[in-house]
Amino acid sequence: MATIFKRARLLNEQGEFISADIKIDEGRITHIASHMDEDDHDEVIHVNGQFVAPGFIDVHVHLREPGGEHKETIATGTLAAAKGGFTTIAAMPNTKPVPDTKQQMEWLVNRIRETAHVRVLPYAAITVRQAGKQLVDFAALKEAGAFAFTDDGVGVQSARMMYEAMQQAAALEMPIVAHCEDETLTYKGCVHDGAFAKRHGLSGIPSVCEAVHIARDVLLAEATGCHYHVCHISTKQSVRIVREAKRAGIRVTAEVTPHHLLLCEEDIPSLDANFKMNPPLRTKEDQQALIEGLLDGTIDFIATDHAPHTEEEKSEGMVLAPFGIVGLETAFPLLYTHFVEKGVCTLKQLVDWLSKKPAETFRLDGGQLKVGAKADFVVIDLHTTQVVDPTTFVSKGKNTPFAGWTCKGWPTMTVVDGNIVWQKGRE
Ligand SMILES: NC(=O)N[C@@H](CC(=O)O)C(=O)O
Ligand SMILES: [Zn+2]
Ligand SMILES: [Zn+2]
Repeated sequence: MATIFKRARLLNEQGEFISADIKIDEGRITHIASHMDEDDHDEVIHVNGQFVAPGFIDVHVHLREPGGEHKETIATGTLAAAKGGFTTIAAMPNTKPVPDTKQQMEWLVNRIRETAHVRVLPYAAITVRQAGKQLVDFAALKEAGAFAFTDDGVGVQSARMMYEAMQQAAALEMPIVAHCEDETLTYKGCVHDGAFAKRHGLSGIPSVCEAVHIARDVLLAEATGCHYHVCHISTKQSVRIVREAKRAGIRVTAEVTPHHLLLCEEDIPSLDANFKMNPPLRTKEDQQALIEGLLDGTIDFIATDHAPHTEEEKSEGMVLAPFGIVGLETAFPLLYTHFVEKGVCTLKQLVDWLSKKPAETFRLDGGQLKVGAKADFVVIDLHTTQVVDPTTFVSKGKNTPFAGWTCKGWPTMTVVDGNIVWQKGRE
């Protein structure tokens, strides 16, 4: 049986709104036209002029399962993804245990199949237990279903380890995705080494802690031909290095988070650990450089780095609380309201950074709303205003610095493979 989504508003290639009906059958989009007559046996869903975008793709999500189920599970994290309009997410490997063997990856793939509400691409670790000492079996993990390799949560400290990881990944045509943090330069900091740290007598993480890893790694990527992807880029020096590396023809890509685009250290109101994440919120100048880098294509797309922690853990204060904030349920409304509505970027750019661009970067089948594509999309109400309220999150993590922000652009329905996986009012 086919389903017709009636009276959708879509963006065309030029970024203009068009009205269309969307027909889907057996999980694929089979027809898009300005008006479609329905057969008696078609199911009809009225979208009533709401915006319909390709399902969002987030390649940086912490689902915490196995081992951290008190913070999040594959079920709760993927429901949060669906509620945020994400139809594909990639799961970070800093779990207990780490997916660093074929057996562990097979367990994870199976657990995803049984419990996930959206598509989940599992990352494998680069090093055994993410301990940085011994490389994983890259071929076996690819074979078992790994999407790419990363030690996110920690940086790969040894240049030799990273060099050999890139050689192996390149031979398998797999990307290396990097959390860039030189542990000799963290100074046990909990925030950026800047004005906020100074004012509160806290030790700070300097910008070079990130940038020196990126500088090292683009040279290793050049030497090995590996596709090297930078996680959660946060400093202006990092943006400059990526820009120059791209100019030199090196296969480097980068992502930036909504929080690094929308906030800087000046916005931290108090010693509230909901403003503590790794990398930390940097300076206004860094924030501006990230926006410019995204606009000029140096930074390829947006990823949330959804990192749920419990309220108990987050109430331990700025020094002791774990790093990380949630992001799946607020990414689009925040960026729509504060970037699109304020003219920083267009709706087409924002949608591309959340769908087409990550798909292109990682050669995924998806990220576009067109005939023949998988029926993965999100229906969004661009007009109704709602305040960010963590108590309404379906994620177990309520740790957001955006509580109380007023936004438009809330998803109302998310479709994966032609199936409604989340719908407003039917939670
Ligand atoms: N970003 C964070 O602050 N925390 C992440 C780890 C990470 O992404 O490096 C986490 O797992 O909690
Ligand atoms: Zn990280
Ligand atoms: Zn992360």
